[in-house]
Amino acid sequence: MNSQPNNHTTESKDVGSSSSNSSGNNNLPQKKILSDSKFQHSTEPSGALNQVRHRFPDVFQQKGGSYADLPAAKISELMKSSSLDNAPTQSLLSVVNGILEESVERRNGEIPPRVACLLRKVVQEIERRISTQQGHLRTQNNLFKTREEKYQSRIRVLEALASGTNEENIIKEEKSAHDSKPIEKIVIEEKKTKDINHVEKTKEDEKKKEIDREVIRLMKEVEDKNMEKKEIDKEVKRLIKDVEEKNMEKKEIDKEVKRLIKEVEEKNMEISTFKQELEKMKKRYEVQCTKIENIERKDIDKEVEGKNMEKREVDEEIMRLKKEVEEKSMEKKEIDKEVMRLKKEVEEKNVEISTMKQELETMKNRYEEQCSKLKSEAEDVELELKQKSREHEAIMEKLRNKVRESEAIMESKYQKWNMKQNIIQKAVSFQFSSIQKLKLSWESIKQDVVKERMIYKEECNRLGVNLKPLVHAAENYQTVLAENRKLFNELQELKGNIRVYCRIRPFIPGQKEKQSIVERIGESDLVVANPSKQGKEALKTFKFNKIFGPTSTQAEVYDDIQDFIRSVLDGFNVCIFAYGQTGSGKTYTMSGPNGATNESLGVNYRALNDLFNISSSRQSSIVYDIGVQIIEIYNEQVRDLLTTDISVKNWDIESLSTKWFSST
Ligand SMILES: Nc1ncnc2c1ncn2[C@@H]1O[C@H](COP(=O)(O)OP(=O)(O)OP(=O)(O)O)[C@@H](O)[C@H]1O
Repeated sequence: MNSQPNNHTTESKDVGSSSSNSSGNNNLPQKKILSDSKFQHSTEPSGALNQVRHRFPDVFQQKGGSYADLPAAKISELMKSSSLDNAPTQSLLSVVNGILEESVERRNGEIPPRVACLLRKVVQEIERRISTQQGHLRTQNNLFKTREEKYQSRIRVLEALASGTNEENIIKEEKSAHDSKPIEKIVIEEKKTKDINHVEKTKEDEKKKEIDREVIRLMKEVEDKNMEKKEIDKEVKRLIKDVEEKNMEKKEIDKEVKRLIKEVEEKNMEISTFKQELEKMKKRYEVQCTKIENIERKDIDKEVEGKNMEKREVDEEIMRLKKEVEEKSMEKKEIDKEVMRLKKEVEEKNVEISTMKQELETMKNRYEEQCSKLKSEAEDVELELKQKSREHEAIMEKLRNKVRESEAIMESKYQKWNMKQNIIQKAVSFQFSSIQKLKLSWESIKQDVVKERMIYKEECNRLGVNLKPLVHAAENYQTVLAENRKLFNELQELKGNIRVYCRIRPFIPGQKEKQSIVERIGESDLVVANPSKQGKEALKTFKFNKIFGPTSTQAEVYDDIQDFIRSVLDGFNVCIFAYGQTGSGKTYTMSGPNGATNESLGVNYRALNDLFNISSSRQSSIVYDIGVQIIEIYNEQVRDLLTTDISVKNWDIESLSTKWFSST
């Protein structure tokens, strides 16, 4: 029993390998078709295959539906040939079904070894097909993945195309940004842009068509995939139906086994009742025997004969009954034996059924797992395909929108260009007319200019005539000026080369008001009272060129000095200095107070202003060099406040007078 299935396993492997070889060396699509045909109960089998497929039902019918009666040679021939490999799965399942039914119903669970080998072979073939199907599903899954990658690469290409259209649009927009160009250039550029736009439009149309074609192809592929998926679903449903049928059969077998057990129990009950009846008859017979012994002898003699007759009859009856009992006991033993055998068989069958149940259960589980896996994979693939198609549609929609947008932009640009062209044409015509006008006005201006030039010439001639006395006068101007200067300075000398002015400052705000010693302020004399002396000596009169009272302004003081500044520029030496005790107002008069305004500026600033003003007014005739020197005289020490040379910083009074007067 053990060696046979092993041999058959080897054979089945050979058959499996030969089938895979016959299905075309690693040619995937051919393999797929062959394996599919096995599971799909092919409706159009080809010649040899068709013959092989019909062998199973033929064998079954020839032997009146009994696999057990098949000759060993035929079974081994079946197993050796490639008929198992080429038979449809439904036939293989029906063979398994038939063998199981036969063993349960007709042979009481007994399966002949040959049929068992056939059964194992068929089951192995079914298992092999399931594993092949699993492999195919994996290959299909890989195919789906490769296709998905292909789709993704196509999507990327489409996206690149879409982004390309965007960039082109951007470039077009950039191009359209150059508006301020000469008119001719603009017209040429416009033509060029139109041509480029036309070419780009045709390119875009081609791209659009290509994308449409691509989308249609992708849709077709998706439809094909859906069809394939539907076929797989059908196959899965069919397999589920098969499994359900097998389950039903198994349930029926269980029912049959239960019925057989019930029958055996009924037989046992019958045997026990028969035993009880036999016991009762034995007891009755013993009672009769005792009765016969107790009857009187008289009656015995009389009745002996009758009784003997009866006894003989009874003996005969007993013998018969004994015989019957023996027969019954023999029968019982046989029944017992039969019951034992049946029990044993039932147990064996139960074990077999339980193993088969387990096998079926595992097969069912595996099958269900595969089914669920296939379902989930198919659902995933469907979802992915749906997702892809949605994405494709979205991308297409986007592309369409972009194309529409770019068309709208192009249209608006075209309209703008047209408007600009019109405006430019109008501007050009307007400029032409204005140029014409300008030409005319230029002609008239030209004539005017010629006229003006003539007039100007005449004027120039007239001016030349008029200028002659003026030139003569200008020639005498310098002599007149020199005479004037001389007269002015002579006047100054007459006024006095050395002039002494007196200025009386007012009381400083916040200073305690005291009695002034100035008794009287005149034009040029001043009376000062000396309270410590009496009489004539109490009042003393001082004379000056002019006296400025406490209410006098800076401008009034400078007004008397201003003429000396003009003398400086005429080449005379002038010295202005202030003299007085501390706090008498020297700095105020010469420079002005801190933060001085135009009104409160002192003599120095005003003199410098005049120097520069007069020199600039005379610059056409005289060039002046103006220098500044600031010195400090303190304790008969003279210090140059502007020089950085330490060696010449300190002078004595003598060197000061030499330097001062030599430089001036
Ligand atoms: N004419 C004036 N009107 C109003 N204020 C004056 C006038 N003269 C002098 N002062 C004020 O008197 C004060 C003393 O004047 P200033 O400093 O000019 O005296 P000074 O003779 O230069 O003194 P020092 O010899 O100490 O330098 C100052 O506050 C100055 O503003």
